[in-house]
Amino acid sequence: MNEEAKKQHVIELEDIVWKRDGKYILNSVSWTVEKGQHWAVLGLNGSGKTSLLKMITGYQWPNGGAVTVFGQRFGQVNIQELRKSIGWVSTSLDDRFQNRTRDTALEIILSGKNASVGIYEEVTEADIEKGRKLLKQLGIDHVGNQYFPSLSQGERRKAMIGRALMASPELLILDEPCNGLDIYSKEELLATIEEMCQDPEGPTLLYVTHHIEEIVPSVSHALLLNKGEIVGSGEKHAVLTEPLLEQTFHVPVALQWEGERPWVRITAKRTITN
Ligand SMILES: Nc1ncnc2c1ncn2[C@@H]1O[C@H](COP(=O)(O)OP(=O)(O)OP(=O)(O)O)[C@@H](O)[C@H]1O
Repeated sequence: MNEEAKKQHVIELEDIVWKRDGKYILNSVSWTVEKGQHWAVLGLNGSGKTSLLKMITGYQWPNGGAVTVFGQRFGQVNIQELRKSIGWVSTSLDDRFQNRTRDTALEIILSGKNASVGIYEEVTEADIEKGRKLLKQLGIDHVGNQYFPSLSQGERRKAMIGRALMASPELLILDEPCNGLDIYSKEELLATIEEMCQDPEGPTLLYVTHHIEEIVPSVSHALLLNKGEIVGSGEKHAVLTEPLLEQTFHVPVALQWEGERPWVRITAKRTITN
């Protein structure tokens, strides 16, 4: 593959191995994410999803293999700089912001400007305009002036996504964003995510979830992990199949597509061992 083609890759993992205490946490993981694709990452608890995300963001180094993000190979790149182009939204981060009792939703979003957890320094008129646009885009402009801890879980989650988008990331990782949301708030958030994915200027999305029905139509690809190994990787219709989902989740499932969204139900109380 020539260098120009490689640059089109948002992520390229080549034969990643990560071992801890004699146990493979990631084993022979090769994965390519290209510009224009949006991915769902699925796997049971402990299957290696977070470990994989840590490799991509440089918080963890593999024992073997190569990590290349935005065409830049780790080991030859300033990771701190590169991280500014990656937004990572997870519920554990929400909690870290719970004590920001004097920051409004808008201020929390603005604090994402420099893609750091620290407090923002300079905020320009253009930043405020962008922050307000994000509030609107995320459907939370009515709570823009409300203090962050007083927001509902759904509003908080959207504000945190807004915060990540404030830095205009090239890659956005949403780690179980619908956790703890009721059915209405969940669908509302998914609609916002779908809209974001349709924006050609928007970031490449990695959507980590345990719930297959959260995979919105614009998510084009899926990665299935089982015990640190890839069970399936590629276009979602080829990967989200009953046999591969059974290998991933160790339960027999029936899969149905409805309006480009996959739904699964468990078909029997039988555990599939793998
Ligand atoms: N630093 C570490 N040292 C030892 N073991 C680790 C370390 N980090 C992760 N693990 C182990 O690696 C496995 C994969 O963990 P990981 O957090 O990547 O899973 P996950 O798919 O994100 O799970 P969940 O869905 O529960 O968040 C687990 O068994 C975990 O205990």
